[in-house]
Amino acid sequence: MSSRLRGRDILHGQDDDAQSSQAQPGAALSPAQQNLTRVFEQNRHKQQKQNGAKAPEQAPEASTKGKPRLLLMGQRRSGKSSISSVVFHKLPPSETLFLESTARIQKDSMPSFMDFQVWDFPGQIDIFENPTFDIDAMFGEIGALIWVIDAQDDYMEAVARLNVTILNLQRSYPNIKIEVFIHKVDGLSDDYKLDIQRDITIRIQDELSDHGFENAPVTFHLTSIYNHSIFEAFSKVIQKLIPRLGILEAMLTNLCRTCRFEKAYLFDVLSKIYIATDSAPADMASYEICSDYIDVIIDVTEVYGGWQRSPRYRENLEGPPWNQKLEDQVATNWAESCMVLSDGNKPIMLREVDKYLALVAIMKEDSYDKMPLVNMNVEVVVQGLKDFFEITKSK
Ligand SMILES: Nc1nc2c(ncn2[C@@H]2O[C@H](COP(=O)(O)OP(=O)(O)OP(=O)(O)O)[C@@H](O)[C@H]2O)c(=O)[nH]1
Repeated sequence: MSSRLRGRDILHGQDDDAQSSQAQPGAALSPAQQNLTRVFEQNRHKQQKQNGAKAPEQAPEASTKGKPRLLLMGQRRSGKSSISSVVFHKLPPSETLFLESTARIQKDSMPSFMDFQVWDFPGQIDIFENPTFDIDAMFGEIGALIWVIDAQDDYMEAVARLNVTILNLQRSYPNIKIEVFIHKVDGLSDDYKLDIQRDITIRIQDELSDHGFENAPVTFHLTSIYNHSIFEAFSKVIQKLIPRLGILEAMLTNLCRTCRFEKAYLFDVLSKIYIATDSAPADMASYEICSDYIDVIIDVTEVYGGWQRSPRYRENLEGPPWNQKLEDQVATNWAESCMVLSDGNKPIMLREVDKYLALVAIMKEDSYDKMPLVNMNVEVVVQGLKDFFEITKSK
């Protein structure tokens, strides 16, 4: 996957890496940072203790250790490879028609804010029947199992296989999140979609409670690669893997209150999955516009992002009537990463956090007049977000 923001990465991202490798835990941390570190550590120890009995003896490979894993499973032709290609490789949905059937497990490492992996399983494989699979190595790391069901096909067999899988997992790995994507719902009426969802949910929950598992962590999503629902569903899945998500949400909620934003999202730029949002109810329309806006910025960046201004052109820009250095003429020092466009009367603002993340907010009409104040608040939150990921990273 090519990083479309790479031009900007080079401009703004290098320092982050250098800083992170030098950061000393506890050294020169603010009280808030120390507190977050302490709470995070406590939580991690607690989780380790809880998982202690179930944890596999065998240590996972060093290269994959600590990387959450998303396993895509389901029947043949249910749409697993299409989902992975559209969300993580930017394949246009219509081109998934030409994807070949997956013959072996496809493992993709996603360079992202949390470096997760996506494993795409061939539809015909039954991992519990096949003794060559090391189940411990597969499910030992934290992550989620995404089970894809084709809603346009007969789903009885898919549901039966899912039930067997959940029951097997519940016994050994009760903490693995199971996310059921009721997929290809494009073209189905709203009533029919809900009927299918209800039917599948009941079939799975009945089976689980028959076996004594009342509160298994199973969640259902209606998805399609032909609209934003697949990104929305992945956002929800990824959010469950983020430690201390509540802190991120609180930061964004506070930002919305102080800057009078209507909605703020923290996006993983490459996949356009949102990592967190403020506490106001999320609606598809606001997510769609923010996510489309990222595309606009990426396209503009591709054209102008890494563009070096010639000394003469720079002199013109900094000369009369402005008589100011270019950096001082813009709202922030990262002029190319912070732009404001007007949608109707609501400006949208994007601010790059680091090379993977961007903060996108829908502003209210009057908040545009207070741009310097808004920028100042955004700057503080961006710094807070960087600290958050610095502290919670690779622990
Ligand atoms: N209508 C519709 N078709 C979809 C959607 N997602 C995938 N498809 C189609 O479903 C077909 C099968 O998709 P694949 O991604 O190859 O399915 P798979 O689950 O990876 O199949 P195996 O590799 O055989 O296990 C393709 O023709 C896709 O275009 C969707 O959301 N809506």
